[in-house]
Amino acid sequence: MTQNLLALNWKMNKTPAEARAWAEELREKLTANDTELAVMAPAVALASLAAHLPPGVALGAQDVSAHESGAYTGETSAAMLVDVGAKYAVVGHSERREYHHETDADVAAKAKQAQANGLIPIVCVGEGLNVREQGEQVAYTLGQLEGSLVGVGPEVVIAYEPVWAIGTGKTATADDAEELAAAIRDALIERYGSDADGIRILYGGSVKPDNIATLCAKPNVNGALVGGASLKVPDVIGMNDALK
Ligand SMILES: O=C(CO)COP(=O)(O)O
Repeated sequence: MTQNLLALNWKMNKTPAEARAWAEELREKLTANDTELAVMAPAVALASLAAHLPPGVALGAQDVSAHESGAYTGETSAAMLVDVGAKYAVVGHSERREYHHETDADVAAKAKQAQANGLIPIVCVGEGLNVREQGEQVAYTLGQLEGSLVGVGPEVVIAYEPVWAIGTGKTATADDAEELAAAIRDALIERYGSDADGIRILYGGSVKPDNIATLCAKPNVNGALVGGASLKVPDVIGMNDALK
């Protein structure tokens, strides 16, 4: 069976000092289980987390440059993230697509660069409210997926995050999440053949301790990408325990 991944996306929250306090509280309270836990932290907090996270908890970044190195002011390279201990990098989050105008081609370039340096990209896709209201969510999301995986190998995680469910308290039903996760799985099988079986597909959008188990019980949902509920350790423990 595929191991669930509980990926915590802090977004632009927590200073390095706050990250350290969170990691120390997690270390006190976490009981490890079969779920893989990973923290997607602001780049400046990664070193502090690497030193203080409980053993076995993975680190990730929220973005990565599409370039190897050089004159790209403000960007962080995949090699830098690996050096500080990151295993994952989120790419193509809807907030990057919206506020930084990232295209599917940009997302694919970042995912390729991550893989070239041994980082596992978590590629985010998902439709907005208009698309959902028109019933076009499958075609739209698969189109985004295809464009975001050009040249990208199977060492990847996919996060289905319907934009209308992010930070709104509106969670997709487990059946909605499974509809898209199953469609994504079929597209991955077409692209990667049997290598697609082990690719984890996460659901994201208002995931909390009281809804995570139902969402992740679906056959093609292999974990969650969590924003708001990732900031407080008791919520993280609640979600991790719910996946036991
Ligand atoms: O965007 C998300 C995770 O990447 C979801 O955020 P929320 O869990 O706050 O809805």
